[in-house]
Amino acid sequence: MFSGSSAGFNRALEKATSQLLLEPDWDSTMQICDIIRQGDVQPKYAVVAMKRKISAENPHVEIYALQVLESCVKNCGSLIHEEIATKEFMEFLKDLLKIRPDTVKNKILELIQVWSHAFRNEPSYKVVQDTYNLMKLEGHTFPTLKEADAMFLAEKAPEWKEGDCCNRCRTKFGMVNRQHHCRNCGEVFCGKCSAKSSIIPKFGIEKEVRVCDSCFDILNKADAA
Ligand SMILES: O=P(O)(O)O[C@@H]1[C@H](O)[C@H](OP(=O)(O)O)[C@@H](O)[C@H](O)[C@H]1O
Repeated sequence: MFSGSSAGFNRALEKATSQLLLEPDWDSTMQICDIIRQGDVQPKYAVVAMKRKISAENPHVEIYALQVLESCVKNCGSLIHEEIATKEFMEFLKDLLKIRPDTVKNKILELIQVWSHAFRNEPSYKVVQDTYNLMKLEGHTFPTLKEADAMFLAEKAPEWKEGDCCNRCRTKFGMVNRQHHCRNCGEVFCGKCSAKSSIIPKFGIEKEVRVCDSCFDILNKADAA
């Protein structure tokens, strides 16, 4: 059931973590987030594949893989949170800290710190905060929280809602009238009511993604004024 889409996921992950990249491949990164959110690939499968890249023994590949994981945590909600907020995953990252170069170490410390703050009110993800506190006691020095991450701590991408008709014009979905999701509000829309796209800086989405008409107006009201 996931075979076709896991091929798409694997292709996008290869592109987003290529050692030839000179900067993040946001298109492939956002494609990975979409594939996960649409349920086209199991979150567990996705995280195992990202773990392989994070421990690829090539610092460039590892940094890009950590950035892909960072985007998935920001944009795929509990699907991914449940996979990384575990003792096993935290131990995986801590073990990497011991053997990886500073660039990779600093990215890992940055992520554990951001996630610890982001999950501060989520009891089921307490292991992240416990790991962060333990590492501070062990003497790890964490980087200062980046502005963008501080924004992320306030705003998390909404879970995608389900529905049998467009949230805006109420037309029913079917073989012809396909459903789509707005990446800003997470609601479900027909193609006509979600034909526009926009970046969503508060979710760390730096490339244009599908949004509904009303979210487009909200996100771009400064330009519209
Ligand atoms: O076209 P379909 O086979 O119905 O698949 C839909 C597309 O993948 C939509 O992606 P999009 O929002 O990027 O269009 C997604 O939002 C829907 O949940 C899926 O049902």
